[in-house]
Amino acid sequence: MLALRAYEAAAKERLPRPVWDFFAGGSGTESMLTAGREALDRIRLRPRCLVDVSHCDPRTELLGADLAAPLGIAPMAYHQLAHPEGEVATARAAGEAGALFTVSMFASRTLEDIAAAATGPLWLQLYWLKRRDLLVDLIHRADAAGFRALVLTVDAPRVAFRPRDAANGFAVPPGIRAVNVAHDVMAASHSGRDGESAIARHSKEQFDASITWEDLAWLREVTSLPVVLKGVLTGEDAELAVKHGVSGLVVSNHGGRQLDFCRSAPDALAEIVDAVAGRCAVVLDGGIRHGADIAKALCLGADAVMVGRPALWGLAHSGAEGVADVLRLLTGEFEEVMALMGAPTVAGFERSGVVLPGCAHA
Ligand SMILES: Cc1cc2nc3c(=O)[nH]c(=O)nc-3n(C[C@H](O)[C@H](O)[C@H](O)COP(=O)(O)O)c2cc1C
Ligand SMILES: CC(C)CC(=O)C(=O)O
Repeated sequence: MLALRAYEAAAKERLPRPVWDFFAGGSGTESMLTAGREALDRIRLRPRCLVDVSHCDPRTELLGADLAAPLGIAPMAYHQLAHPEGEVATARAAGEAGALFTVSMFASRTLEDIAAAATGPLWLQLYWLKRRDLLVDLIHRADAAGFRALVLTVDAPRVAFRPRDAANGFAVPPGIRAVNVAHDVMAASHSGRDGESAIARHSKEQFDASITWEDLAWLREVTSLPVVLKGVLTGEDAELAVKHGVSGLVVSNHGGRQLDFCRSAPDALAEIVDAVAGRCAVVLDGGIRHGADIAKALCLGADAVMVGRPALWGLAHSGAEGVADVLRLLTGEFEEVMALMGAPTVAGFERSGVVLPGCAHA
């Protein structure tokens, strides 16, 4: 396997069609599946020459955690859809590769089993459930298991309409469950009404769509773990996030699965970095498929990136080994871009390292 796209093709071949569609699909017209990728492709690198790149060091630190490269795995539900070992295999692979792993609250393995397999940093992602007692329980378990931060996803007051899942009547197959949340608030393993996946229906029933900035104070009261907001796409919200004491932001459009016809995450990144002005960490996700994408994100001011689907492709192909290889490929490509860009350290990536579409020198 020489590039991520080989894992994509292999995963597509292996996975049952409805599972592939759940992984690959987007919301609405699916316009955002390509938009993020196109935005990254439009950004071009501006290399500097005659810099000593005899030793390039991709290591970095993110919210106190040492990483082998500015790279992590984005939260994704139900890894057992890709491989029987599920998130335990992903955690092992992330640890091996020195990458961050953000575990979805809808993980299919317990937080404790995942933590036992992990040798690298773990963050826990949360949707704000109406049942706050369940959130508190999860947060305390995560803290006890050694998770280092909470990631509150703020772009999904409900799961958006996703045509592929609706057409397939998608439901998580029996035997795979969101084992960290109580039975009565799990997505049913049957799709119910026509035209709505079990996951979309579940979110409308269980997610609290009424929360506002004021509710973050409650979250900060129940935990001392750093809070990261995922799905922020404007400078205004980045400013509010900092004012409300968050430790980090994930600039993301949820892999094209939430608001259709939205600005893409790479297009929003510079505005958010400027608004934050170093007051909290900034991570980019969506469409990261090559080491050069990591370099572009760093030039625009991100501290790190996360990959979503590529981790599931590796997992579907060959479990932990496949995920570790996906992470190794990306890190290897990034290290080469460092050398060819004349940026031997992560701190060496600056705004002047990219040409943005529409700029005078483009
Ligand atoms: C199958 C799948 C499940 C996902 N589940 C979650 C989730 O549980 N929580 C969340 O915040 N984001 C979830 N996401 C969004 C990812 O965290 C991430 O934003 C997105 O996948 C990044 O884009 P990429 O897949 O192009 O790398 C999911 C994405 C996919 C593809
Ligand atoms: C189970 C879903 C709520 C997970 C999700 O966020 C997604 O599918 O994008």
